[in-house]
Amino acid sequence: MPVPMKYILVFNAGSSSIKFALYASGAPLQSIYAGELTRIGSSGSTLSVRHRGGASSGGEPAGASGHEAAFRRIFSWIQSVDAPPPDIIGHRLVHGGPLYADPAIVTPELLADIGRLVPYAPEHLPPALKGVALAAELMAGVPQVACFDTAFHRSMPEVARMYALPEPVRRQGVQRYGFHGLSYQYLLTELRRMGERSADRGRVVLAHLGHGASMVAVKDGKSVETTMGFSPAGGLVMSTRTGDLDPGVLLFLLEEAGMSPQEVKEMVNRRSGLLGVSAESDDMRDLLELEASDPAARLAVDLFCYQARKHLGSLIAVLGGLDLLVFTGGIGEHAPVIRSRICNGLECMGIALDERRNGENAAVISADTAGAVIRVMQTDEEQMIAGEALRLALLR
Ligand SMILES: Nc1ncnc2c1ncn2[C@@H]1O[C@H](COP(=O)(O)OP(=O)(O)O)[C@@H](O)[C@H]1O
Ligand SMILES: CC(=O)OP(=O)(O)O
Ligand SMILES: [Mg+2]
Repeated sequence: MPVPMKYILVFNAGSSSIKFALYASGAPLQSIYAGELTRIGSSGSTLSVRHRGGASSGGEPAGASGHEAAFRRIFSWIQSVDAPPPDIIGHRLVHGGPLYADPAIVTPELLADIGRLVPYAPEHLPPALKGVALAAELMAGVPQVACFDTAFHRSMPEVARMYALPEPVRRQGVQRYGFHGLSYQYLLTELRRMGERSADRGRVVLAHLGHGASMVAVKDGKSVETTMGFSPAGGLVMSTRTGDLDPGVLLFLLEEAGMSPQEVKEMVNRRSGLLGVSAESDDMRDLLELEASDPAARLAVDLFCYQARKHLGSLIAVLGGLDLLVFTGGIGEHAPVIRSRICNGLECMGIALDERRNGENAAVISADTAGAVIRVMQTDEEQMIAGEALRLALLR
C-alpha cells in the first residue's frame, strides 16, 4: 500500500532571524517553499520567500519588532499561500541539555524541561519556544517535533565534555555540550551520499562559520570534540559573540567594572565579536570591504581568522591528523579570502588550498598535493529537521 504524502513545516529560529520551510515527504524530501525573516527587532526587518520551481519574493518589509511579531507575520504568510497544510511541525531547539539525546515530540513536560535550559542558550531558546507556542495556538492539533543541536555531540568522550570544576557544580549539568549539531549531521549525511569514505572512517573537521560559528572534530562519523561549550557564546570569535573568554574577565566585569549580570550577558552575546572589535558591523561582507581603509575592521577579520586557525589546529591534534576539512555557513561557503587566511600556514597539518578553486567556491578547494581534502558545502539545517521530524512522526 503506498504511504500517504506528508507535509512537514520547519522552523529554525535564531537570535535575529527565523528560517522556515515546507517539505513534502519522499526520498529525497521535496522543498515546497523556504523563507527567511531577517533583522528582527530593527526597522529594516524583511521577509523573503522562495517557491519550488524558482519563483521568489525578495525582501518585503516585515515590520517585525520582536520574535512574536516575526512569527505571526510568517504564520500569516503560510496561511495565505496556496500550499498544503502541514501534518508535522519541526523546530530547531539549540539546547537539549543533559536530558535530550534525540529528536522528541513536543509535550508539556518537554516544554518545562527546555524552559529550564533558557539560561544555557539565552539568545536561541526563547525565540524557538515562542515559535512552538504560536504553532500550538495557530495550527492546533498538528504534532510538533523538537530537534536538538546538542544531540550530535553526545558522543564526545567525558574528557572533552568536562570543565575543571568541582563535582557538585558539574552535577548540575555544567559541562560542554556543543552546538550546530543539525548542520553537522546534515553535512555527514550528504558526504555519505556522495560516497566520501571519511564520513564513516576517518578524521574530519567540519567548520560551520555563519552568524554563530563553531567547528567539530568527527572521528569515524562521531563528534569527539567541538569548539562551543556550555552555551553558544563559547569557542570561536563570532559576529556578535565573544567566543572563549578567560573566566577572570567575567569576574572583572561583574565585580570591578560595575556591570550587572544582564549587561554582561547582553555584551558577550550581542555587542562583541566582529561587531565589538570593528565597532562598525557584525557582517563579514562589510568588514572585508572596509578592511583596506579601516584598521579596526582589519583587526576584527584578523582575530576571527587567527582564532579559527588556532582552534582548527587543536581539533586536528585531538584527531591525530586530518583526512577531510569542510567549510560551511554563510562565511564558510562564500568567503574565499577567509578560508585562505584560516588555512594559511597549516601545510604541516596536510592543509593546502588551490587558490583558483578556492576563489571559485568550488566543491573541492584543496591543492592536489595536500594531505587532506578540503571541501565547501552548503548546509541545510531545515532539511535535516524535516527528515528527523518525519522519521519520528512515522514511528508513532
Ligand atoms: N559573500 C560573503 N562574504 C563574506 N561573508 C558572507 C558572505 N555571505 C554571507 N556572509 C556572512 O555570513 C553570515 C551569515 O551566515 P549564515 O550562516 O547565513 O547565518 P545564520 O547563522 O544566521 O544562519 C553573515 O553575517 C555574513 O557575515
Ligand atoms: C548555535 C548557534 O550558534 O546557532 P546560530 O549560528 O544559528 O546562531
Ligand atoms: Mg545559523
